[in-house]
Amino acid sequence: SWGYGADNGPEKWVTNFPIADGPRQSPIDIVPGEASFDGGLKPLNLKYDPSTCLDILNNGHSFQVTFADDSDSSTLTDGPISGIYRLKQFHFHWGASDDRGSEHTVEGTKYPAELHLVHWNTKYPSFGEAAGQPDGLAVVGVFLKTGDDNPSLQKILDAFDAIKAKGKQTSFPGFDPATLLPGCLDYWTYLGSLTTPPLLESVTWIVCKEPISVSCEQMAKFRSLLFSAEGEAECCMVDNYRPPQPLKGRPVRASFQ
Ligand SMILES: O=C(Nc1cc(S(=O)(=O)[N+](=O)[O-])cc([N+](=O)[O-])c1O)Nc1c(F)c(F)c(F)c(F)c1F
Ligand SMILES: [Zn+2]
Repeated sequence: SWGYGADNGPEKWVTNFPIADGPRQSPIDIVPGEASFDGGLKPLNLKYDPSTCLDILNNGHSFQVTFADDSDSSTLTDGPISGIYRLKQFHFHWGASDDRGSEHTVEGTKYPAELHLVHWNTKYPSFGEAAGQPDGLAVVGVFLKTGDDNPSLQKILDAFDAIKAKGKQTSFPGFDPATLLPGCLDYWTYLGSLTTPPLLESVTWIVCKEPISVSCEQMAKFRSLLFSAEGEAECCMVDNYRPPQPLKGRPVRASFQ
């Protein structure tokens, strides 16, 4: 199935997922000078309840931390969206070295990693339903920049020994994803898609301007995970990012001047 290798990577996805060449694909290269400030954009309102944090899973293309989404305990409201979106999971994309790894880029600048907090619109009955709707999902993207050690990230990395191989999962209670957010929540926003198959064009992207820090040693820990399952030839989980896609005339708005 799909992956990030030469034979099954982003250049090949269009074969099984023709929407890969669609009109609102993600990620994109963000050019701040071409983004238009929109004074009507509200500040992001992220309210997360750590008690909704359930487990951490190696899903074979990243690792994800999954949340109970049967109530409005962990939500995204305001910002560019209307209504209430519930947090479903967060995951990361990263590179084999610090010079690449993010999916969105800023005037061509690649960061070593990018965090995605995936939320779904509660006007639909479930995540799966929402994922098929043009206003179904809202993903908050946060860049990671090498620098100081990140204590909040370290809690996640300390769980990695239990999820090294594809399909491994372990309980991960009480984590507060708000501790992964930058101090300033200025953002760019545009209409796009999932960046992994099924590449559904259902995402309102909200990309924070300010990165969070990660140390080089912590980046090395990301690269200790495996794409492969136990018993298979070991394949390091690195470069699990899709490159920027054509903007095709879409507006990119900024919440800041
Ligand atoms: O749940 C999904 N989560 C997800 C999204 C992205 S993403 O990079 O595309 N993203 O949106 O941030 C990356 C990862 N990841 O772990 O790397 C993910 O696990 N994707 C997804 C799916 F798998 C389906 F089979 C499906 F039917 C559907 F509607 C979906 F939306
Ligand atoms: Zn993602």
